[in-house]
Amino acid sequence: MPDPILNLQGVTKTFGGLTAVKDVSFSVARGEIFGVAGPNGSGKSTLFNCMTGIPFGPTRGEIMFNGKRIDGQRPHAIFRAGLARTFQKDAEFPDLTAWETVALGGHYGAGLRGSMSLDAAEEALDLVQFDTSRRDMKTADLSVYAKKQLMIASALVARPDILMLDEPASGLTRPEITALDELLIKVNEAGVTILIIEHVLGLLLSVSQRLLVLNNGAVLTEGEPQEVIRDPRVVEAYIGGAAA
Ligand SMILES: Nc1ncnc2c1ncn2[C@@H]1O[C@H](COP(=O)(O)OP(=O)(O)OP(=O)(O)O)[C@@H](O)[C@H]1O
Repeated sequence: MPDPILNLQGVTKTFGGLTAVKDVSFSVARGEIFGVAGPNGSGKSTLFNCMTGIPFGPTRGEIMFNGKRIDGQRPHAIFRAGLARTFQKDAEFPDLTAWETVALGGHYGAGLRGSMSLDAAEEALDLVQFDTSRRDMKTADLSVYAKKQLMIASALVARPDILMLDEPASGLTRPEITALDELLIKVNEAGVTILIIEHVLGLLLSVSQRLLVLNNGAVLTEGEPQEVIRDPRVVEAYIGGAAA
């Protein structure tokens, strides 16, 4: 792949005697939506952790982002370089308004000061189509879907080149998943490369242009999503995982 935005070579993460991510290598093209699948415990979140440095980098391997090596860099440096992520659990500040939550991310996370942080917050909330009449509501009073929008906006406030989403559809209803699908396409069309971990296969297959499947920490296969998902080894990994 010429000029990938992200390139991983031999990324490995061990916890004592457990190898959670094993010698993982892949590239992500600028502007694509790249899906990451795999059964529970296959290493997906650990892989995201290694890339963002939150809370740790890889034990071994090399991660190149925008042509620069980022493994071993501090999480805030990686974030400010343009690689932002969301987490499985919504990190909300219940007493802050939606607007304040995103502006705070701009101030502390992205290092934006004064009106720059406010402008970036507005831009991020607009990009996730966050209802303008709810921007002054306290985070605790927002719907599950609005909290998801807020989580994505808080990552987008740094105007990242790559947005990494860890199971964004969890807890959403079917119509909300459809709305999220449309939202991700809009964010991508605005020029943001997306990496997405998702157990809701309908969403993952709908948005991803390529799909990587992990099993027991290693890459099982990678390619065109509809082909990958029919691969007997992928079916077996999921059935084996479900049976375990
Ligand atoms: N901080 C940690 N310390 C020890 N083991 C860990 C740590 N984080 C993850 N693991 C282990 O690494 C393996 C991979 O976990 P990980 O959470 O990355 O899987 P996953 O594919 O994201 O799973 P899920 O789909 O359930 O979120 C698991 O065996 C897990 O218990």
